[in-house]
Amino acid sequence: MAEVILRTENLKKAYATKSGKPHEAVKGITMDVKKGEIFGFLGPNGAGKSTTINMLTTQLISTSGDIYIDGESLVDNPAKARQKIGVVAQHNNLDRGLTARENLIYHAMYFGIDKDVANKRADDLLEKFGLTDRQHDYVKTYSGGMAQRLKIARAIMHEPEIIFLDEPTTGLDPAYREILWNQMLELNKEGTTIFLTTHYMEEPEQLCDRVAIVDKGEMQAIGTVDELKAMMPTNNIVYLRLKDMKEAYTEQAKELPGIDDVTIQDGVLQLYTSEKHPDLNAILNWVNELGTTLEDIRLSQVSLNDVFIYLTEDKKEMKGAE
Ligand SMILES: Nc1ncnc2c1ncn2[C@@H]1O[C@H](COP(=O)(O)OP(=O)(O)OP(=O)(O)O)[C@@H](O)[C@H]1O
Repeated sequence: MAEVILRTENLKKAYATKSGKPHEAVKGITMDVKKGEIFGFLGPNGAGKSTTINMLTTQLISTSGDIYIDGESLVDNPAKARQKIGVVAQHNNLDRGLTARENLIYHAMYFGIDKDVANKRADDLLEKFGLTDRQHDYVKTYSGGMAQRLKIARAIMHEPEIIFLDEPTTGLDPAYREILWNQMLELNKEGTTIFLTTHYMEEPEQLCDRVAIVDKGEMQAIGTVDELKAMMPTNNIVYLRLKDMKEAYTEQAKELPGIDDVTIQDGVLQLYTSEKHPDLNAILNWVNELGTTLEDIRLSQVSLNDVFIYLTEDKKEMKGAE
């Protein structure tokens, strides 16, 4: 069995509120992350991702439950846990009044790393992240992309076992997202476990060994992308964009041959079907009878994004329709 680098046991966080009734942001999350995995932690806005990642990285104290890093309780010994984890926060928390090199060296000093070793690592990381030429410039002169690279370099200066990335590619252009991902994959190949949150579903679909989907502070599902897809009632979805979309079309479309369920997402009708080759003619005939205009029709296999919608936003609607 693969070794576990991170374990949470019934992890909870309740924030104090003005009304006096605590707000339960995380309601008992239990999960294991294996050594060497790329693990995606996904959920809609307000699901409790940041609250969880802040507890996992010792930035926030949990209300109850425990976290184990490499078998040792983080709650009992946060300083020891910090040696094994690297953190890339969502916001730019670099020291803007220092140069890139100084940011790296001061980080290493905090972790008690020998000066010569720190200088050597800084040389290597600045080179690897394409920052050698600008290493003596103040971070306040850096572009967003350069700052993001430096944040990752800093997070791995003390050679952590696991690195936490909170939406690392948000706001980056697609070309730069790819570069960043290549760097993370290389890190992973060298043995570093990667734990990330992201809003882009195609990233975990392509790159994560396993993903967890959380909603309203609770774990909804955890597994490989294929395992999560297997939780869907069907394998294929026909997407229909009609002019003058009406709620009533949902019920009507459920009567079409081979259609198991129907939802509307962002004005697009989604017809769930287990058939590999659904009867598109029947669908087109039905649209004709409606007397409306077909603006777009597309058939595709269930994606991680569909699973995400099924397990979060649309769950009740689809369950109710069963
Ligand atoms: N400091 C706080 N005090 C009170 N409530 C908070 C605090 N921080 C977060 N919350 C609440 O806890 C819940 C979870 O928030 P959290 O930021 O963890 O979600 P998230 O999944 O990271 O969302 P997003 O994707 O929008 O960043 C939300 O309802 C939020 O309003």
